[in-house]
Amino acid sequence: MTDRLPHEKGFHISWDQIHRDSRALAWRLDGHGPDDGAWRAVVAITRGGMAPAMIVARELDIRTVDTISIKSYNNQERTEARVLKAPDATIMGDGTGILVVDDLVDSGKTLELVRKLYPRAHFATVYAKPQGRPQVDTFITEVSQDTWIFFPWDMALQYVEPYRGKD
Ligand SMILES: O=P(O)(O)OC[C@H]1O[C@H](OP(=O)(O)OP(=O)(O)O)[C@H](O)[C@@H]1O
Ligand code: HPA
Ligand SMILES: [Mg+2]
Repeated sequence: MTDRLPHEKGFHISWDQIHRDSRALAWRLDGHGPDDGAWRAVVAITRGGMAPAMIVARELDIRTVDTISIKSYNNQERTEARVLKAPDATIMGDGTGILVVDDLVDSGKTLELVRKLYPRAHFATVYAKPQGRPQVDTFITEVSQDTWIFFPWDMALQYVEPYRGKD
């Protein structure tokens, strides 16, 4: 399987790690909304943005949460990004005071598409690769472009052979 990976490096994130990093993202965003510093709503980019968005909404006590469904990848292969489901138009407006959350920005194509729809929203991701950085307003950890990030929802605990194996 690993010989099929298009990237040299893998960055494996545990549930604990994404919880900590998403909390750090929330704390960084706290009080930085427009006007009084408050955010009107959190919008998760599905599916990867849903867990971080839930944690951000919980930390910042934001009860209005919606989703925008975008599909950009088939496994590790990038395809044309398209909107499968839009969020509530009355919540969104032009995006002012809306916190759009995703797990990561890679090429930036997903955020570019959402930005076109809601130019005044604030775009936050937990992880960022250099190519996508211009599309994200706030993020926590940067990884190199040739790193593939593995999220806990895509992994399972597995037995591994001891370093000193049978032969
Ligand atoms: O910056 P980009 O190159 O556009 O890539 C980043 C996007 O790709 C992944 O989503 P994906 O489309 O794989 O869907 P998923 O969240 O449902 O897994 C990831 O969760 C981001 O949303
Ligand atoms: O590095 C990545 N990991 C998981 N999903 C992704 N979608 C785009 N890039 C990535
Ligand atoms: Mg996604």
